[in-house]
Amino acid sequence: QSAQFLCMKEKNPWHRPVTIIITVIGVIAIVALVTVAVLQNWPLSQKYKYGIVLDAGSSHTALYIYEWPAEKDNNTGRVEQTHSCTVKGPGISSYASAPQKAGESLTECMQEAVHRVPKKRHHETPLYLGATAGMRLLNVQNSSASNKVFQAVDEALREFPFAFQGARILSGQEEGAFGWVTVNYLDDRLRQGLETNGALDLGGASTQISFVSSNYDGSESPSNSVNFRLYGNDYNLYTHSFLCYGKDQALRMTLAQQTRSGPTSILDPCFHDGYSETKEYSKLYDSPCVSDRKPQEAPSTYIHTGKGNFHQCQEIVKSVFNFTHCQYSQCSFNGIFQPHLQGPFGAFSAYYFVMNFLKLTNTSIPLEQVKEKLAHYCATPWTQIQKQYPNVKHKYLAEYCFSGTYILTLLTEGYNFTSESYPNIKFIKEIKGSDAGWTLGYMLNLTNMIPAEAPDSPPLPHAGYISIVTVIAVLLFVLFILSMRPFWPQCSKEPQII
Ligand SMILES: O=c1[nH]cnc2c1ncn2[C@@H]1O[C@H](COP(=O)(O)OP(=O)(O)O)[C@@H](O)[C@H]1O
Ligand SMILES: [Ca+2]
Repeated sequence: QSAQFLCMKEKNPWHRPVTIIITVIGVIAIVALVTVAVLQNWPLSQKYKYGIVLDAGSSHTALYIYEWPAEKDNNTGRVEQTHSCTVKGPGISSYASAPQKAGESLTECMQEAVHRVPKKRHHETPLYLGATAGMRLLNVQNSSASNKVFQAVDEALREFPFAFQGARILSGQEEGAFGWVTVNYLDDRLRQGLETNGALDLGGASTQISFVSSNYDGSESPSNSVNFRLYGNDYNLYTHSFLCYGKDQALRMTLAQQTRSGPTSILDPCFHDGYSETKEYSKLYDSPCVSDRKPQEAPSTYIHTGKGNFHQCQEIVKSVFNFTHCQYSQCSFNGIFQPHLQGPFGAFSAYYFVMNFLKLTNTSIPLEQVKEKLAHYCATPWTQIQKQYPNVKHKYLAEYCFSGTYILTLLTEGYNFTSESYPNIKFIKEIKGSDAGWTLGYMLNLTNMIPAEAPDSPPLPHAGYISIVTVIAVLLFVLFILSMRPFWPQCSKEPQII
């Protein structure tokens, strides 16, 4: 005789056709529910849109390609820089005497853009060119030449398959304000309504300062005020662009200062000891920033020699700022109103290039120590500097002592940063992979990509929505299994003797 489980002899209720059909339908329903939940938004977010901005600066032109998820362009979608290209040669304002070449210079980077942007998106991809202080100066100096440059650039850009939206000069106000928008957009400060960062942009021909100050409502010096309503928050921005105070034009001004009497040589404390180069008067004074100071009588050239002295250099740099008159409650320089500095600042473009080269981007180093380090660098003989940096472009290398001195002087004497507020500055090149600069803010504005009001967002984020649907589906399944309990096999614990 053998012991057996009686129930093993009964027919398994799971094998009843009704149960099988109900189970299969239940499982299919659950799988379908979860699949629909997952796929609801997914396929759309995989597609991207593109925008291209050309930054026609005074020293060079750069092309930026931006990308964002196709169905989110009006609210929360993040716009990111996916590619940048530096145009070979000088800025477009340097082609005043051969405008055609300004257009031609852009083709290489434009062809790169044609390959980078998916072909089916070409026709809907907006393309902008914004020119800054180099073209502002050319426009002052010779407006017909600047028009010809724009015409040539226009014609060249129309040849490409993108939706060309035109080439124009940005006002200094726009340049400053869009730089501020870029920095705060990339830091995700606007959408979240967080306190904003100020923006400091140093170019070759102009420099911009933009920040929100709680004691500035735009009533004092309204020309420095820009109002934005972004994601439901109002911003009253102070911004100013100083034409001629980019580092290349500022250098010209210090050289003009030193060649007032038309000498055959100058001993410049902003250049290294041992540096010596013959330069032309006509080239030095060929800019509206200095043209009115050209000496009456001067030889055609002067010998530019260095003596590497930071403190003397700083004195010369200070002399290009005018602190004598201010018709407002307070001024930065040249009689320009500036409210009290407030909040953290991001300093980019040439601020970053120069301070990064000098290894001075760490602003937690006390300002006094930064000055000492720079003084030591300036005092290093030119032969030693050249040996130490054989691969650095000659023009940049020769000018870093001046550029560093100019930056510290502009920040402290010009904008009134102190040893206490200096650590509020961060020298940055990019934020989360996108370059800091006016281009992104410019495109976001022209494509209406930052809404004035906070977008209505679904109550749950996508991931939360999927999780909840999945949990409910699993619960339903468990409930279903439990509800089948009457049909479960009933076994008696005790083996029965048959
Ligand atoms: O690697 C570098 N080292 C030093 N300076 C640089 C470097 N790259 C760019 N720059 C400088 O940054 C500045 C960029 O100015 P930009 O061409 O944007 O003029 P803009 O904004 O006044 O129109 C120029 O003075 C240029 O020489
Ligand atoms: Ca610039």
